[in-house]
Amino acid sequence: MAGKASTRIGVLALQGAFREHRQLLAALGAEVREVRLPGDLAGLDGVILPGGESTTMARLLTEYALWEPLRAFHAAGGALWGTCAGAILLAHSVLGAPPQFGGRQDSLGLLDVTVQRNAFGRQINSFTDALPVRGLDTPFPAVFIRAPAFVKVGVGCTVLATARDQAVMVRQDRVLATAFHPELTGDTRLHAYFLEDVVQNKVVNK
Ligand SMILES: NC(=O)CC[C@H](N)C(=O)O
Repeated sequence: MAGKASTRIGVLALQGAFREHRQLLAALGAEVREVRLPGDLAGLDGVILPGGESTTMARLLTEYALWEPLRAFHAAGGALWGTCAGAILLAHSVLGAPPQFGGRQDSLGLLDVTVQRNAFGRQINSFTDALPVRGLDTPFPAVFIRAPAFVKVGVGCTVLATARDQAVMVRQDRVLATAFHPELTGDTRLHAYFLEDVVQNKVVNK
């Protein structure tokens, strides 16, 4: 397939589960680069913001001066995919920020959702679900680790999966967000979806 082998994807590598994303993207033939500095974004078609700890990642985005370059990357047509903590970073508003942050935390504001951190309760911090995802023939093995949920979804967003009555996968044009970790099971279907549909900005079938 033309384009696929030459698709250049960056994985934000400040903290969290970025190596697993690298491996799956490379297995699909994408050219992968770790992103730590604004200059690392040059020439990329898409960027993945991995899971980890969103408060720590937000602090590092400030330290490495990456907030505005990431917004500019999106404005210039770049695709973004946030997984778990990365999805929190993409949201317009974040609920459940720690009290020492005054209950609020910074986000990129590129996805018209309100995200609730740790939405699935303390007692069930982690679980795996055979998750039906729109567009996939069989359920996706989704790993939820202290996962957020998209509790308000704007009209421009399409919900692609729900778990326990909560939206857990949402797309708005070139921005994709999953509350779970799609990089931990070796299933490449969502990475393929990012490369083939989101990066190419193919329309979501309503
Ligand atoms: N697995 C994860 O990325 C967890 C996200 C974490 N609970 C946060 O709010 O940042």
